[in-house]
Amino acid sequence: MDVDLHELLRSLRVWDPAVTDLPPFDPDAAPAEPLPLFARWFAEAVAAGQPEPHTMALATADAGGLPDVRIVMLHGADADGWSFATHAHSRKGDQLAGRPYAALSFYWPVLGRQVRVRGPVGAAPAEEGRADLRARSTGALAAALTGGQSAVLGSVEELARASEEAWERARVEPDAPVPSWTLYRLLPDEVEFFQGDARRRHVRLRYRREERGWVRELLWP
Ligand SMILES: Cc1cc2nc3c(=O)[nH]c(=O)nc-3n(C[C@H](O)[C@H](O)[C@H](O)COP(=O)(O)O)c2cc1C
Repeated sequence: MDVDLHELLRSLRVWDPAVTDLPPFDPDAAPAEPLPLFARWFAEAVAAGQPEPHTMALATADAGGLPDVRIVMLHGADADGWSFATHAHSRKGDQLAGRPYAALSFYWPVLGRQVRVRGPVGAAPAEEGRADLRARSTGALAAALTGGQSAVLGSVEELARASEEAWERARVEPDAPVPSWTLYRLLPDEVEFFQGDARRRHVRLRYRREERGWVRELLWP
C-alpha cells in the first residue's frame, strides 16, 4: 500500500478536543519545587487514561557530543532523582559512562502536557538496582537476563533461543542476578512543565536549580 505521507500528516491534529482535555494551568499556584508538580501531573495522566504514562524519551550524547534518544520506563521520582534501569553495556550505558548527563521527556497527549527533565546521571548502588529488578515482573527479569542489549544480533532465531533460556531461568530463579542491569538516577537541574492550550497560548513553566534553591520562570511557547 502506497502512503501519501504528506497528505496523511496534514490530516492529523494535535490537541484534538475529541481526545484531549486541556486543563487550565496557573503557574502562580505551582509549588516551589518541581517534584510535587510532577507527581500531581503524573497521577492526573494516569487518572485521565493516558496509555503508558510511565514511558519517557531518554536523550544522551555520545563521545563526540552527538545526540541519541530512545524510550525507557520511569522507575521512580523522588528526592534522589528520576530513575530508570538498563544495561550498563548498552549503547546508552556506554554514553552515560562517557558523559553522565541526560534529558528526559514525557508526553501525555490526553491532557496536552509535556514534562522535560535535564541533569547529571549516576548509577544507584548495586543493591538498590537488584532490589528494583526483583520488584518487577518475570518478563522484566527475562528481558534483563537475555542480555546483549545494543550488540549486533545474528538472527531472530538466536534471540528466540536466548530469550527462551532467560524466561526459564527467570521463572525458576526469580532472584537471578543480572550484573550489567543498572538503576540510574537523573538528578534534575532543570524541569519544565508544558501545558498545551487550544489558542496556542501554551504555558511553559521552568524550574531551574540554583544554589539558593529552585527558581521558577515562564518561557515563551
Ligand atoms: C515502551 C518501551 C519501554 C522501554 N523500556 C526500556 C527500559 O526501561 N530499559 C531499557 O533498557 N530499554 C527499554 N526499552 C528499549 C529501548 O527503547 C532501547 O531500544 C534499548 O534500551 C536500547 O537502547 P540503546 O541502544 O540506546 O542503549 C523500551 C522500549 C519501549 C518501546
